[in-house]
Amino acid sequence: MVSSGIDDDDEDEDEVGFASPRGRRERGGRSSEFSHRGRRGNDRGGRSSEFSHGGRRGNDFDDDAGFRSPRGQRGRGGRLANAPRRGYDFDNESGFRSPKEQRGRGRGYSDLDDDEGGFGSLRVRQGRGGRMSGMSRRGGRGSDLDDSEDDENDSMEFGASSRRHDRGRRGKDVESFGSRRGGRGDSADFGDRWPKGGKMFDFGSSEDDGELEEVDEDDGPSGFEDDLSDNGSGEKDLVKSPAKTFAPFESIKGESVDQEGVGVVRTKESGGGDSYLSQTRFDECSLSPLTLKGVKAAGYERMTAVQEATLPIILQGKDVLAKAKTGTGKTVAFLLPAIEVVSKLSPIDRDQKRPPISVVVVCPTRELADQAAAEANKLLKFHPSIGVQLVIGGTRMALEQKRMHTNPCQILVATPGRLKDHMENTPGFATRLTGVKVLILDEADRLLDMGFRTDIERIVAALPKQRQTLLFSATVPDEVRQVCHIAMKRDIEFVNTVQEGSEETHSQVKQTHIVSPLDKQFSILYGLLTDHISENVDYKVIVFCTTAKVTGLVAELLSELKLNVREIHSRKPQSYRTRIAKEFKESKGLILVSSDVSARGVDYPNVTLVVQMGVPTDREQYIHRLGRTGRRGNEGSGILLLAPWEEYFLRSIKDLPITEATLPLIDLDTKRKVEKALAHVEVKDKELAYQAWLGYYNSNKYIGRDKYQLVSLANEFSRSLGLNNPPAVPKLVLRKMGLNNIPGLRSK
Ligand SMILES: Nc1ncnc2c1ncn2[C@@H]1O[C@H](COP(=O)(O)OP(=O)(O)OP(=O)(O)O)[C@@H](O)[C@H]1O
Repeated sequence: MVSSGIDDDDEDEDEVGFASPRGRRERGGRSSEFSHRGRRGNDRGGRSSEFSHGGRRGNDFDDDAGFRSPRGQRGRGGRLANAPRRGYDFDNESGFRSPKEQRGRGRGYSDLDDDEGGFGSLRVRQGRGGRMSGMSRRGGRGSDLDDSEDDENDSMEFGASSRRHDRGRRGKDVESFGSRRGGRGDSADFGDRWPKGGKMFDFGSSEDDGELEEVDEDDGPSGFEDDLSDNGSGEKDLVKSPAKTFAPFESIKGESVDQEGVGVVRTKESGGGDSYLSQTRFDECSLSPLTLKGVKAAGYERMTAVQEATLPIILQGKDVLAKAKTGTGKTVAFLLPAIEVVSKLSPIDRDQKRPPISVVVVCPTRELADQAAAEANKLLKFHPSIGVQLVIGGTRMALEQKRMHTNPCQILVATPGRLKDHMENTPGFATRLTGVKVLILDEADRLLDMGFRTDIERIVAALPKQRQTLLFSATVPDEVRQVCHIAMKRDIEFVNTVQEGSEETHSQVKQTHIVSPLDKQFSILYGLLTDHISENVDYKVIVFCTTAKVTGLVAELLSELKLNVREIHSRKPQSYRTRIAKEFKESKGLILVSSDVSARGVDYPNVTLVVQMGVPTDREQYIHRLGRTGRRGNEGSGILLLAPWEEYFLRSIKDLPITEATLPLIDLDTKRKVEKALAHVEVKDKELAYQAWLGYYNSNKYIGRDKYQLVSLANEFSRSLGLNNPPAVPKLVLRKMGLNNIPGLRSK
């Protein structure tokens, strides 16, 4: 039984107007030229699209300043972002720290797990086909970031920063304006609330959710260093195949451990594609009959690669760090063995009215937590005495407390902030946590990122040391491996089902990027969408934007253009978000304009196209956003729309099969329509989007380092919105952004 815990107690929904009567959509006559790297030339009646690989690159930011690590950025923002809360000093001019330094810091955090000495070996397994692959060393790519959820505060928002946290509410860390991810440096997230006066300024980090204490996905600038340091040395290695599909994978404990003590295992080249399901059936493994019945009822017969690779190891009780591509069934992979643990507990533990909580699943966003709880519920169909409870921000705590009190709750699915809140404020809750046998961190790299790390450390500290810990994600940067000991034993199994030599994205998802000046981007977006709609009756598109306010603006614009649009971001009340997520899940013929609240984990079936407008916070975020399409082996496409000065980002994804398209031609009719629609967008929304935009790029280490240039680009953005003058920004906000006295900005 699952309690969703999502109530309708949120504030009013300020939905951006959908479907205004204005802005009739007229097609025809538009001629755009897209030639997909020569791969595909569209020639659809009346409209011809041709994409070609342009080679043009004008990266203003690609200078010798090099690629700093996100931490470096944070450092810059040090004044703005208040890192002390995490005990980190990110103010490092050089930005990029050596792994050693990082490790050093990481160790500082390891005290939660101090019963295990040193960095034990990291066993690495290759999931699929038994090849054990190590991590492809992508060196210090910045971790990816999240946002903090929190929309319950209708504060001023200056850019979406999804990583806000509500410290003020509990009277701690009130002064914290730092982004939760101290380390990332990209998004200057100034916290959720002002220490005084209760206003919350969101300075434009990418996401937006600022909910009380939790944080969702959000963005930060890309962390390139890694890619650069990922020299593709192509270290290959000895990986042994499992004897039989379901046999435990051989590990190579201790092999190829790097000087930092973190296992670095190299893999042999292997072919292999992207097949979604393995040959192994669930009934071939040692799941209990009731769990198997649940699996069958859920419609699952054969295992996916990650399920096949991890299940036997997890059932042995080992700590596992698992990496598998997006949409390949990681949720079931960690839930099934967790359910087995609960079902094997003695009846006294299992059946008493308020048994201890045995499994805690932590997810970075509310939507994801909701989804994981729903999946658990499905799988528990034939385990009536095992209950799942969901605790997430944006809902009434009292209701959650009541549900946990009156209903079985052996499995708890939570977002970090709300979980912490219950630990601190729900009587008896901490005691119930002492029964935890399994801790699961979904989107583990996100949760171990600086934005969430303190919360995770506190949560881990409240759990018994004798437990099993499972970390899952589609992306596992080296940094995460280096800090995974925060939550895990030193001796863990790393299961990597992303084959060495294959990309972290799905081969059946076609990826292109378009580089265009800002003043053309709305027209290009409109053209891309109308093209896609005309080609796909059952289209289902997600357009990712950099911040919540920009998301709102784009949704409003597309609605004016008479497209069928919904929007979702952290500035929306949870009840609204839940409703929109459900609608999008079930619908066809719909465009979801989203901040990074939808970037990770959310399983919207049959998404046909993902558009990313503006630079993602980092490589991981790009991969996760793209992963909303091409799930379960389906096909899909992804388009990244960048301004010329954002092209630097392409270097961080240069190993992915993304091709460049030339700038599509925009016909006069489209241009006029978009201009007309823009004229109907509320000026207030444009002003807020401008501020958010400024905040987001200000905290981007590449773009934000030259404030004069930043202001000039922001004003370009303002013009692209049809504004004659850049909007005035509150003085306090400018000061917090470190932008006071920069010529070209107007203050109020
Ligand atoms: N064995 C299976 N057979 C068929 N479908 C499955 C199986 N396991 C999971 N699925 C389905 O695959 C879809 C994707 O699963 P899930 O959302 O867990 O992917 P994921 O790997 O966690 O993705 P992401 O990295 O984006 O979080 C879901 O709709 C789920 O129901």
